Amino acid sequence: MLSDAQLIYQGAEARVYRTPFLGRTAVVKERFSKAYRHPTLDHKLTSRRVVQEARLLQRCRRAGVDVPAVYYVDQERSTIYMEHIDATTVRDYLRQNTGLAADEVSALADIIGGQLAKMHAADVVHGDLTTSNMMLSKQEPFKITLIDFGLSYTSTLAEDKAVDLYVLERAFLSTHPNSEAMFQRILDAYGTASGRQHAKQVLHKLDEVRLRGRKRSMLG
Ligand SMILES: Nc1ncnc2c1ncn2[C@@H]1O[C@H](COP(=O)(O)OP(=O)(O)OP(=O)(O)O)[C@@H](O)[C@H]1O
Repeated sequence: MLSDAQLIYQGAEARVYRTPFLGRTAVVKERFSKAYRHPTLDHKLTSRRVVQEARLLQRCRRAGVDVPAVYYVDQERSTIYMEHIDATTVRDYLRQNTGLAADEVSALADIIGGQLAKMHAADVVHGDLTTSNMMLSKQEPFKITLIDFGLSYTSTLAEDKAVDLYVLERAFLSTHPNSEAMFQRILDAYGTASGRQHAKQVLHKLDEVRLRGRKRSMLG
């Protein structure tokens, strides 16, 4: 790793550094090997995933979704260099500001719903939607940047997009108590921002996915 890189995150599958890069601050996300896999196979799978993540970031960006710009992909080292987003996570922001004014909550929900609608309209399914994977820049107006496309894929299916929203719903309600109204506002914004038949189908599917989830938890 570059000598003046600063480790900001160490996960089970990736390390994230902050580093100067061509006169800017960049984030370097490096995927590392899994010890149990054959080294050659592992390198192939890891570098394929890195390329996939970078492609999906670019696809989102082209569709007008706020995501970090990709600067450089080093396939050999399974590393992506991307724009550093200088912001707090939506998770921390909501946890630290429990008494937010209703209009601020609505504004945030509208932006989140709008971003998710754009992402799904581009047929990108995030795969790990949580409030930790949304960065909030508290400049006026608010800006939400979606990060961590490591589990993302493309799909045209309303079902896949509905599951994406369901994952967020579960994460949202368990991380942020009494956030039902905010989550509903996110869905409303998603529906209006998409403004397409497809968004209606996704929201309809979401009801089915919820029902399945409830049945599953009843059965234990
Ligand atoms: N572009 C960025 N700008 C600022 N911070 C970032 C950026 N990308 C990642 N981070 C920080 O690094 C952390 C981990 O990044 P990320 O979520 O992409 O990794 P991960 O969860 O290990 O990924 P994966 O789920 O793909 O294995 C984030 O929670 C965030 O704090």
